[in-house]
Amino acid sequence: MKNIRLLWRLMKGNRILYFASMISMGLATLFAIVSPLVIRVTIDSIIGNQPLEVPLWIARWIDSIGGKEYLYDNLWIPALLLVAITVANGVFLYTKGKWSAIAAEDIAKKMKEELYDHIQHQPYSWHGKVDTGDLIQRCTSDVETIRRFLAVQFVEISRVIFMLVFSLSIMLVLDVKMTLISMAVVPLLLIFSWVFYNKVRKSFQLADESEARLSTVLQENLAGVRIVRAFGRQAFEQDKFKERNKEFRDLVYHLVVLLAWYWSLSDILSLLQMGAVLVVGSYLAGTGVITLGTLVVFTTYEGMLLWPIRQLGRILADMGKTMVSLGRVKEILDQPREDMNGQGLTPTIKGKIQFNNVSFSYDKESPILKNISFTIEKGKTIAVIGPTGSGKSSLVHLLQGLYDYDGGSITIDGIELRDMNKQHLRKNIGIVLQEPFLYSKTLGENIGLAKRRVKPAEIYEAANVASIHEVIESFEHGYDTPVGERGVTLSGGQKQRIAIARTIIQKAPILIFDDSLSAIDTETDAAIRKSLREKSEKVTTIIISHRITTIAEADYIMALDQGQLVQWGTHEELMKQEGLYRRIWNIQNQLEQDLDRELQEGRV
Ligand SMILES: Nc1ncnc2c1ncn2[C@@H]1O[C@H](COP(=O)(O)OP(=O)(O)OP(=O)(O)O)[C@@H](O)[C@H]1O
Repeated sequence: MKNIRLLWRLMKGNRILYFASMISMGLATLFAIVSPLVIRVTIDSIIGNQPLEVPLWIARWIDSIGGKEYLYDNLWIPALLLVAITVANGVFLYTKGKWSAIAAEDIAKKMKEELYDHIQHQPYSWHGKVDTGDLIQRCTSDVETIRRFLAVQFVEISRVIFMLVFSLSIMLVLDVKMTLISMAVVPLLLIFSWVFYNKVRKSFQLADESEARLSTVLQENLAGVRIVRAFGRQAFEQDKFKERNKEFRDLVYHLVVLLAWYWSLSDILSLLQMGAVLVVGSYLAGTGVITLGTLVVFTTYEGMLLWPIRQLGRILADMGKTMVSLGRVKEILDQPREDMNGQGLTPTIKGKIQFNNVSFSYDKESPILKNISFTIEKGKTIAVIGPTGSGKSSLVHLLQGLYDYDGGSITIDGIELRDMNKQHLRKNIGIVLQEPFLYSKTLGENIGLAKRRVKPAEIYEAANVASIHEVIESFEHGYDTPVGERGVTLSGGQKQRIAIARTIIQKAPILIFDDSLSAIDTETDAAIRKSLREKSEKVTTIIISHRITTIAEADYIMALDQGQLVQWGTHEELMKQEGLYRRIWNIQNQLEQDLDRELQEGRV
């Protein structure tokens, strides 16, 4: 029922078109129903000698042109009438198809837009949980299933209803006994299709879920192709794909078998029904109980009726599939949105950050950050150091408002983070990730991404600060060089520098480098930080890094270990203390000295 409500809502703006389409369907059915009646009158009353059984206005018209005899001499008139009726039927079938298709396309478009918009506004934590393959399937195949249903089958249901109402009322007037015989299997066919519909719904859902699993395997494999190659996992991945593919094939096969059973059994039922009408009808016509024309009407109606009733099974099956798809779409639309544009403060951010006794866990069970407290004054640079898994990135996630903290308080310029508008917050925090994502656009477009109406000069300046300008200029098409499949393949360090340039353009008062200088050599790293300091003195900067030379230059250093802040101070202060920082410094220094010695001795 909730799915139907969703469908009704989605149909908004197209309901009139659908209504018009149904009226067309009704008119087309009416014309289809009328043509056997014209044949009946022609056989029984014009060629035969039965009295004319037509509405008064038609009888008057026939009289005015010269009566039955005139029509007998001019049989082309009823023939032309039949052609005209068929043309009218065709015209209305056309408008029905056209209007329902336009409406369905529009609904599908709106649905995709709504889904896309909703996905864009989901919290980061939701994206971490969902399966990308499944999500893509919901936005493509499920929407397509709904579109197909709306374009074709939705209006077909009205055809069955119109057909039943029109033909039944005429048949009952013509002969009650024959009507009962003609309708004998109809309830059976309806029950049969209903049972089938329920059975098939589950199978369709299983097949859909299996298809989603298949696309996930494919998607993961393509996204992680380097890992697959590097670890020689091709055979394993192939087996996994084969297994999922087989599972999908088996489920579809099961569906096909079910469908084949349905169609053959309903074929048998329908043919038995047609046979019964022919046998009984011929006997009754032979004994003069019904006229030849009436027999023609019954056999034609039977053919017309059984087809849509059997189609009803198909429509119901598709309706089952559509309901499943609607449910899957609804699951996404029902997810509460992250309130990006809603309430929340939008202060001018200067950049003083305070953590006060902050604790956080992803699952509300195992704590990832424990009682973290520190203050970063506006414009200062702090470096975060700590073993892998110590919670460095999680700290940044909290600052960006991607997750909510469990306890304590985080403030920026004294304002609680929770009370701030998330979109505003993220606009004011520029972040560069370790593995930045570059779009399939040109290098220039990738850099200018974060700002509307960005000037080329700004792009060049940002690229200069990020020490990537010369590299870009060395490409044949410079800033117009596309990235990706048909463009350049950049090194990890070059990608990081493009991402740094992209973040600089944002001119945010807070900058975060989440291990994003890792693939850049020490000298370029130092050059970038130097120009950053010159360009953006007042920017509060947080640098997560494993490189001790980068960290040492920060105003303050924070050492995290197992979610706890274990050290805080300047390089000089921390070097005087026994602890994590000095240990890491010593190890990295020792390594560098060894390397220098080996270089001097010419061993490297
Ligand atoms: N989305 C998530 N859901 C659940 N747990 C997570 C999630 N992200 C990280 N974790 C867990 O939180 C802990 C801290 O991870 P985090 O990424 O913050 O560490 P890190 O110090 O940045 O590590 P690294 O230096 O390796 O990047 C880890 O134990 C990790 O397994």
